Amino acid sequence: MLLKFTKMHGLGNDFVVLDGISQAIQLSPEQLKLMGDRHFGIGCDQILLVENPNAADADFRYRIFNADGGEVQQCGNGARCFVKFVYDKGLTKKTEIRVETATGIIIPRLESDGQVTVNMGVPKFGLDDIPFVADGQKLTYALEIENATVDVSVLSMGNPHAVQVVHDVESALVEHHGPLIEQHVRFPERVNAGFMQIVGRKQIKLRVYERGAGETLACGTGACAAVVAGIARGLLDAEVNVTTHGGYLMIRWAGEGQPVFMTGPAVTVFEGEINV
Ligand SMILES: N[C@@H](CCC[C@H](N)C(=O)O)C(=O)O
Repeated sequence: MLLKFTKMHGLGNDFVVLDGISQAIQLSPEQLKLMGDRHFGIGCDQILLVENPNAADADFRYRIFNADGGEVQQCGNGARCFVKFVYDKGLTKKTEIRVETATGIIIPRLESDGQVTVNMGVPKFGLDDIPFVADGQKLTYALEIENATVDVSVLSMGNPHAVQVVHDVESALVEHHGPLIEQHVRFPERVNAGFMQIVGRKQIKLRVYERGAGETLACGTGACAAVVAGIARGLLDAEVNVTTHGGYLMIRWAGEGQPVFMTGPAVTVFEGEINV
């Protein structure tokens, strides 16, 4: 099957974006994995599929696959690329769209300066929402990994996140502890592991070991989750600059029951065709 694709990125978190409206797309996990492979395929952290929506109140359906071929619920950097893709391809004339994901509607908006703001929905802390195994809901949980115990905030931005505060993000044990947290038995659907350094009440530095992709240059939902966790713990203000290895994002959250807003760039790199 010959497929047209667009290579995009948000802060170096890179995507293969497929238009599933103009072309019929049915891909097995093996084909998706091959596309994501940086040596034998195109190479990316996630594959994003644009489809017609099922819900009457949505403009598009957004499906997300990690580089390991698994389908997941949400991708923040991808959401910014999604609205740029459908607008640039002429699939819509709207600059603000309603997008159906596996865990609800998100609303990305193209700004006049080329940045994209996304209403990422309301974060959830319920153990079943994540899912996470614990005796009861708390602000932080002690998680045992190998010979260490780390305190993590656990929440869902549509997808699951475990965020810990570290003294220095550069020396944090991301490569070693990341996979142990990602696959910890208390996360039945695995988890994205965030390592957040608090620089001040309005700025954090963040690295994320992503479920199904490993450490990425940036993670949009990870940035939302880290800021929400920091605000919930009284460590951060309502608007925070998140510095990642790929650049920075602005995250806003007004507190419990409110949606999270993320602002950052979306970049098209090149167009191509692949036989899968
Ligand atoms: N890079 C993304 C998150 C992609 C999905 C994640 N790895 C998961 O498995 O939940 C982002 O920008 O949010």
